[in-house]
Amino acid sequence: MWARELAVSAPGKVILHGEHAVVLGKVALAVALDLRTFLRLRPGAEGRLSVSLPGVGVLRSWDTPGLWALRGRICLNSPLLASIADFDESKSPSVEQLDALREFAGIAAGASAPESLATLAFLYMCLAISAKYGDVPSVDIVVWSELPTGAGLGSSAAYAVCLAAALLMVCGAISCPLQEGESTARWTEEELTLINSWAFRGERVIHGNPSGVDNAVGTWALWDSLPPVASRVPTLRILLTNTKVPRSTKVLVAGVKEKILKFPAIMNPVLDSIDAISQECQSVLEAMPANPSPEHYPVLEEFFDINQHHLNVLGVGHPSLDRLCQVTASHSLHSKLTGAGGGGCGITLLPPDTSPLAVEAAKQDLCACGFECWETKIGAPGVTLHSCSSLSAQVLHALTQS
Ligand SMILES: Nc1ncnc2c1ncn2[C@@H]1O[C@H](COP(=O)(O)OP(=O)(O)OP(=O)(O)O)[C@@H](O)[C@H]1O
Ligand SMILES: C[C@@](O)(CCO)CC(=O)[O-]
Ligand SMILES: [Mg+2]
Repeated sequence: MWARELAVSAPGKVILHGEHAVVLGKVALAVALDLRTFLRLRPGAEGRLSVSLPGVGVLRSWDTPGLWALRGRICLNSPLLASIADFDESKSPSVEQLDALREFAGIAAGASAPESLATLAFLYMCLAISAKYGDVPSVDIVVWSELPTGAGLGSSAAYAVCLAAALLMVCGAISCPLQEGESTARWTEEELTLINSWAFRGERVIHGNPSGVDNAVGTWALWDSLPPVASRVPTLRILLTNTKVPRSTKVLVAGVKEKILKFPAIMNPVLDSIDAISQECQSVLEAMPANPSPEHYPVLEEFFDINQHHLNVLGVGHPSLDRLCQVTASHSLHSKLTGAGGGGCGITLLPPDTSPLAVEAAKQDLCACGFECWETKIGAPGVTLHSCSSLSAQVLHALTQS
């Protein structure tokens, strides 16, 4: 039985360099964004598990005996499916497991709509975590996000990190670190490692073949291979633009893989060059003083331009992103896509000597294209547990209306 009402949040991310290449083991520069996904957890009706995902239009509720019976059937009927009980965090969700869950939830085979993937990831994590750590108690879960869904800012990972933390906590696999009277708390390093590994499995349901960079940023706030950079990155000013062109990370990652298999001699050098950009960019950021002056920026701007061309070569560009780059170039600003590309978001570097008028004019031109843009603060805490009373009125309202 779960008796408390609490909230969990996790940040989205911005990738400066290394998207797609990181799936193939190259370096990525990624940092947390001050836009978050929030999950509210509260005791539910006895014997029921409910989930509301207003961002993707999901409102579902299941009898827990039915869910545990499904878990038993999956485990007993097929040796292929036995691994859901004999659980190991490093294993992928199997095709058979996902098919059984789809059938149970009434999701058509091959359905890749946001609501189908979000429901599938929820059911998968719920059953797999409960198989390993004990039944998920009767709770109502609501997940709402400040992040645009499917726009390159790590919304899938923030969702998976919140689910992993909440489900592991209600099953007793990790502690509930928030003492009465406290507003926020974080888990221990060991618990964060467990949250991250389960979030990665959730990402696999949504993405197919994720690198793990997005869920690591959602958990720890930095991509842990690059701790020195994160302390410097907050000094960069970035304009974030959402082209609002929908796309799927899963499809784009699969497309890049296909291209590399088709033209390895042509594509592998491109990936090596992206890797070199990430590493050179890291060196430049490390060499910058705490308050960088304008002369440090031209090289960062060139890296944006070169990488944007490379990402086009990988096949993850889009006319809307070309437009974004052209519009900002007309204001002498440099941009690249961020995340999986194919639409979604782009980032524009704002050197310290950029006049507020130029930023305002660029924003107006971008909005005139139908895009949405805002200046971002890069750098935010990783997965966090909150008392509901400490949430802002806007977040609380969004979580209680659902
Ligand atoms: N707030 C949310 N509630 C429920 N599901 C969500 C939410 N946000 C994202 N998702 C799930 O994540 C999917 C989008 O993931 P996808 O990886 O394609 O985009 P992204 O994570 O926003 O971008 P990127 O991976 O490039 O950073 C949606 O289809 C949905 O299944
Ligand atoms: C495109 C990609 O590199 C970043 C998506 O945010 C995919 C991944 O790392 O899993
Ligand atoms: Mg994603």
